[in-house]
Amino acid sequence: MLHTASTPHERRAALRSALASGRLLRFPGAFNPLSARLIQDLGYDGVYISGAVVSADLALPDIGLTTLTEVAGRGAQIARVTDLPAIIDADTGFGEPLNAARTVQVLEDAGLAGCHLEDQVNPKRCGHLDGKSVVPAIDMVRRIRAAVRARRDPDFLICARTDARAVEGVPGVIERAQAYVDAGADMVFPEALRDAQEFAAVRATVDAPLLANMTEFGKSELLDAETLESLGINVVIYPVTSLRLAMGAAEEGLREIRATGTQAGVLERMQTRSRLYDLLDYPAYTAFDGDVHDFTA
Ligand SMILES: C[C@](O)(C(=O)O)[C@H](CC(=O)O)C(=O)O
Ligand SMILES: [Mg+2]
Repeated sequence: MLHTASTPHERRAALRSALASGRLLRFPGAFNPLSARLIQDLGYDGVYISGAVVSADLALPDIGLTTLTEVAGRGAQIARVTDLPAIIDADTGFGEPLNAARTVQVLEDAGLAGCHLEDQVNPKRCGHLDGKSVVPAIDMVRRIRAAVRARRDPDFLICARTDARAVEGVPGVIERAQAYVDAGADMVFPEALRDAQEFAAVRATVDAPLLANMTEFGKSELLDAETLESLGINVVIYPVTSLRLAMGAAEEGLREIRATGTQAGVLERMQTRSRLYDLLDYPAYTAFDGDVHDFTA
């Protein structure tokens, strides 16, 4: 009720040991705190907080318009309602290496388990858009070093994302990934690889946990969990999936209500009041004070 049972440090330590297990950890994107509760209830390993979703939620494109304050604010709202570790998208770190250092501390304070920083130029853009540019590898190495030095909890996970696939091909991804691991990154996120062969090539040469981004309608083939695990991938994110599902269902239902003048035909597809109350943990509030909150269906 009201808060998590675990501390941020405990969630970070749990993520570290889960990563060491070698099994594939599944992190769907949570588009708000309530959806994070759903992800936890369904037995996933963690929640991902997507920059694309934070932007889309504000009806903005994912082109580096959101601020650290907005991103960290959403991260804090989500991290305080789930006992799953939450990994957040910190884009380019919001500026120079010193900004990346501050970003890491703000995200630690927000209760997150880790973040990823990417090697795109500022302003960044969605990794599945065309026309991306990356900074020289040495600039990203400085970004990572600053981030690693800034963290106060050694278990806060710093993941280096490289967007080099579109610019320098797989060899560029591999070279950069190795440099970022040497700079202290705990995990590597090779963005927008095309297929399983490309993931295998990166896996064979990079000595760190790997994150795969299975975002829909993008440049990567959608590989299933079994395939990703057999490739030796450690974390898979489904960053925008729950938002796409929710928005798809909302649009369909709202169209039908607009056309028919009633919700009668869409009730079956809705989350019920009791399922919502269950996720919100109404029973715990009722137990705390039955006079204030009670509900019988
Ligand atoms: C992972 C990502 O950075 C995100 O913000 O969720 C996006 C996802 C997407 O746009 O589908 C990305 O750049 O891949
Ligand atoms: Mg992003």
